[in-house]
Amino acid sequence: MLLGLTTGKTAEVEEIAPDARMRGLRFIARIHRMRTLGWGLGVLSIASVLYQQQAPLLAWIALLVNGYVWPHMAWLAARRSRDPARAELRSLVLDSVLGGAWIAMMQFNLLPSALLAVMLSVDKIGVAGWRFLARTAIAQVLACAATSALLGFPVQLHSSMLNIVASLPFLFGYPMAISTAAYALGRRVLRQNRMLEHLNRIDDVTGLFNRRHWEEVAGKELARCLRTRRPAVVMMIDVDDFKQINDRHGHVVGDAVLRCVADVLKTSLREIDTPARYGGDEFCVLLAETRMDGAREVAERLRAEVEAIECALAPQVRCTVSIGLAEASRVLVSVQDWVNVADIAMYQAKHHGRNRAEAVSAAKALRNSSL
Ligand SMILES: Nc1nc2c(ncn2[C@@H]2O[C@H](COP(=O)(O)OP(=O)(O)OP(=O)(O)O)[C@@H](O)[C@H]2O)c(=O)[nH]1
Repeated sequence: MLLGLTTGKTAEVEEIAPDARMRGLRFIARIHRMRTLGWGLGVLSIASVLYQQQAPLLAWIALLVNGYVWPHMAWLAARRSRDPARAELRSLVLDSVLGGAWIAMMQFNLLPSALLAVMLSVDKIGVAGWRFLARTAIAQVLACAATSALLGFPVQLHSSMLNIVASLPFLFGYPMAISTAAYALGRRVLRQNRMLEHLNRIDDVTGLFNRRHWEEVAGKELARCLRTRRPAVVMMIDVDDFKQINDRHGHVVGDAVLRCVADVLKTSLREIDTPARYGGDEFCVLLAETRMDGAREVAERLRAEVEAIECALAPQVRCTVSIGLAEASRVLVSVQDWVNVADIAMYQAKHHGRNRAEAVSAAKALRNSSL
């Protein structure tokens, strides 16, 4: 009697997170808690029937072992197994076998039997879906039929007031526990989805936003600028001769240099500006509420700070950047246009000797090219 509800999204999250065995055990620990609770409460219900039947001592011992020892044995078996998930599935099948046997032992006493059957089914669906339920149902029915045959097929469907009262803790306690577990799991999935969404927007080398997220932000900003006539500037920043840094010092140092440039962007810009890694050795920055004069000052400051970088991993490496600037303008139709104009300015800076910033007006760039 247990619940280990899972969903497709959780499974996905579990897939990508590290240390699968630990996570598997944590999941099985939740199942263990529910099994302990389910059998613990279910014992009362079954005991009320055994009491009425004046069952032999052996049946009482079997019930106590099943109710209070078996859940811990199943947990131990999962923890000691090399494949805890497989061990847990075996325990779930055994749960069904035991449940089937108890239903026959209770001579199909309606309320306790129905409770046991429903709860065991809920567990299976929650843990591994309908197909698994179908497989375990066969084991449950076979165990039930075999036990009933051993006892001579006795049937006593009537549930007394004692059976009803003894079933109440199970009837209320177990669904409450299921709801609590489902709620906690739902919240966890929500948290993990938010985290995934955040990670999807981050470049893993530099920790800056990635191009996809930046283009979304820049698209909204361009629309806002065109609507309100507020100023904004896009800055494209390319590391000069970065290929040589890679070739001379290796990609690990190359990555470290990219991180150093990213750190300059993270620390030197205002909160309302959005820096990102555009791709390769190219960065982009959206300078909100900024005119070209202000953007030139920011670009010059960034250029000087990058030139002064002393990368801890490779203090001897020096790097510079070429920066292109483009102000938002009515002639720009899309973010791609805006980036293209800033790119033209950046290549102009490269052409004029690198380690400098240049600006190009969108109207002029569009006139001179086929953007
Ligand atoms: N270390 C590292 N290198 C990268 C990464 N992404 C792209 N590169 C390398 O960055 C280099 C970019 O070189 P280019 O932009 O073509 O040329 P450049 O040497 O920077 O020369 P200019 O741009 O003309 O100054 C290429 O060698 C890419 O392989 C990365 O994530 N890490």
